[in-house]
Amino acid sequence: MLLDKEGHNVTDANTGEQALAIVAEQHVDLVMLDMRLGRENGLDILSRIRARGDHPEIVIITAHGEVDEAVCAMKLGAYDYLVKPLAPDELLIRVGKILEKRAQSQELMLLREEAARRHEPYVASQSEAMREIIRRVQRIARQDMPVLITGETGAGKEVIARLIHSLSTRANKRFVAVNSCALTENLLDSELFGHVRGAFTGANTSQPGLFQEADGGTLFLDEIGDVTQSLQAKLLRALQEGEIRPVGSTKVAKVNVRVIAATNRDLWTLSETGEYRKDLLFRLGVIEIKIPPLRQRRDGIYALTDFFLARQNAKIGDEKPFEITPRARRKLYMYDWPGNVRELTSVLERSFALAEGHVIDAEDIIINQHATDTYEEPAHDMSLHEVEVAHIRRVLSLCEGNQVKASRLLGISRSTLQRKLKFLNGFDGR
Ligand SMILES: Nc1ncnc2c1ncn2[C@@H]1O[C@H](COP(=O)(O)OP(=O)(O)OP(=O)(O)O)[C@@H](O)[C@H]1O
Repeated sequence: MLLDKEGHNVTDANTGEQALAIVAEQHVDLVMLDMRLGRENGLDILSRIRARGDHPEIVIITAHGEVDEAVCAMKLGAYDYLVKPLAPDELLIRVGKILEKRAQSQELMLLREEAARRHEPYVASQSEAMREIIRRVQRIARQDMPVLITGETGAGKEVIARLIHSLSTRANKRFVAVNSCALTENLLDSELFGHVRGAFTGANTSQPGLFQEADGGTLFLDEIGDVTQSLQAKLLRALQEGEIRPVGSTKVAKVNVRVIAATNRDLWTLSETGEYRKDLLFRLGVIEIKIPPLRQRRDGIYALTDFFLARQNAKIGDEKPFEITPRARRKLYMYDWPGNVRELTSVLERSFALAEGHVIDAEDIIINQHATDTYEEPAHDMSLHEVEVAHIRRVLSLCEGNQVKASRLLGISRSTLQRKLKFLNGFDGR
């Protein structure tokens, strides 16, 4: 009644199911969620509301002495909590603040729609660190200068580079991405700057490079820390003079390209030891954006989980949507994610693929923590049979011994897996 009197449009729900139906049908900015809803658990309702792509903010209403539960709810993505009995003034002030903040985030929503319109990835930004990065991106996107994005592998450097491009004045021109360490020096040289006919064996025709392809637009150079000194010199020239020289050519060509470079190495330290050209670094790093690893912005783990969950649910259409239990979320939250967002996506994708129902619980979250360090290089060339044995063992241990999951991952039926296991146990006595 109080909120109604203040001019808010209030709808009430007596059960969690009712609340979910309202959130599904109407535009809701804020849910005030009581932790005790008859037999239903407020935390479950919270997770289910948060699983929606465009979910409302959630404030938990909790009884005195249940603050622990409220804190848990905050970890699951609730915005705030209020302890009963509610003081009218406090309620109004807090609700006012939340709605104000939500209005500000409309700006971010616009950004997201903008990205969708251009078929760019939406950047899930609910961690404070990511929000700050997006605010910076908004400020610098239209300044036509190079940008250096640093951060660990999988942290989202390319996502940010694409966002900068889509908000820049070059948005309707091309965004060309190149991974510098995937190519040898010579190939990278001709890939970037092009080559003329006869420049090297096999160069039967002249070929423009990626700088020319990106003319008018943005060139994203990933792993820029790994390029050789001679390429560094060429890059410097391209940045400084807007000029490139195709391999084998005596002439230079003008290009108008904004370079966004990314690295997971500390180029400033490398430049101290002379491994990296300082002048190039000064050019590239006028605007530097540092993306912290996921473990240093843990609040983002929930936001990204919700984002990928909503994306998965959108993909499956009318089927029963996936849910992720609070236990599973805690497991995701506790892990350190050395492979950052990329690792989180693949762990979630694996869980969606292997879960037996539509509810993902902690056991369905298989984190491949030891995969790399338990892999042993075989001492000899293995026979096909030995490869199969080793692979089945690996997948089984990845699935913590669960044969149903392992058989799905292996793409065979459970009975085939069991038959193979029988044979395999006989084969080496284990
Ligand atoms: N904020 C985010 N919102 C949505 N998806 C993200 C976000 N950050 C990263 N991703 C996803 O995580 C994966 C890795 O991101 P990206 O390729 O941008 O990382 P990177 O830092 O460029 O990695 P590398 O250094 O290995 O090239 C991609 O699938 C990307 O879509």
